[in-house]
Amino acid sequence: MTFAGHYIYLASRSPRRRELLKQIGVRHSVLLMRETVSRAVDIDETPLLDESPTDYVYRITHAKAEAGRIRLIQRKLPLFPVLAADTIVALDGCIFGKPKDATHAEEMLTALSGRTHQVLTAIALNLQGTIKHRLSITTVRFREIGKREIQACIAGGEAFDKAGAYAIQGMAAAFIVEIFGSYSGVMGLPLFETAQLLEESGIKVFP
Ligand SMILES: Cc1cn([C@H]2C[C@H](O)[C@@H](COP(=O)(O)OP(=O)(O)OP(=O)(O)O)O2)c(=O)[nH]c1=O
Repeated sequence: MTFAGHYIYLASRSPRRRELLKQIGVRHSVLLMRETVSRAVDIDETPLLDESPTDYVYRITHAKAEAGRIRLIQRKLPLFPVLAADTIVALDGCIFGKPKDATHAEEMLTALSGRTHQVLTAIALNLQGTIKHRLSITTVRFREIGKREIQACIAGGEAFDKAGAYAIQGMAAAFIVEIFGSYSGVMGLPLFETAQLLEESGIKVFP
């Protein structure tokens, strides 16, 4: 394991997370999680009854990091550290994940219109079975969004595969009056917290 300390796996199929991790120069390989080999690593992303957004995002991220290491063992891959993340939008204590379809996306964007919400991204690093976490919470204020604007976002495709049915890096940027927190966290991988967690764990950032 000559690369130990300098190399990690990113347990994610999100292209944004890959790009963001590349941005801070972390040497990594992508560990694909969803074309499941074993049901043992399937993750049920349904919130538990009365689960808070914070508890939820920690739980899912932890499960992804755990599943990542199981996947390495199953595939007999080198046991480098595994980084995972999960992003949700929280409005009035409700959890908004990815929309199921266009109607669901429309409901989410209508609820977010003219309101302030939080975007929570948790990250987890699995180091030889020990999992460390960080949480990034960003406050985002939207202006009122018209029906036609919502339709345009949905028709453009950017609402799908995104928590809260919007992309800060897309058209929805035009709805954002202000954000307080982490832009990269809203996109799916908070780089300040990620760099801190990796460096603290002896993994090089900016090699
Ligand atoms: C709010 C917001 C979310 N997102 C994305 C980040 C996440 O990829 C996605 C939320 O889904 P997640 O379940 O966090 O992640 P994922 O399924 O895309 O990827 P993974 O394989 O790592 O589990 O929403 C944006 O890209 N821009 C935004 O503005």
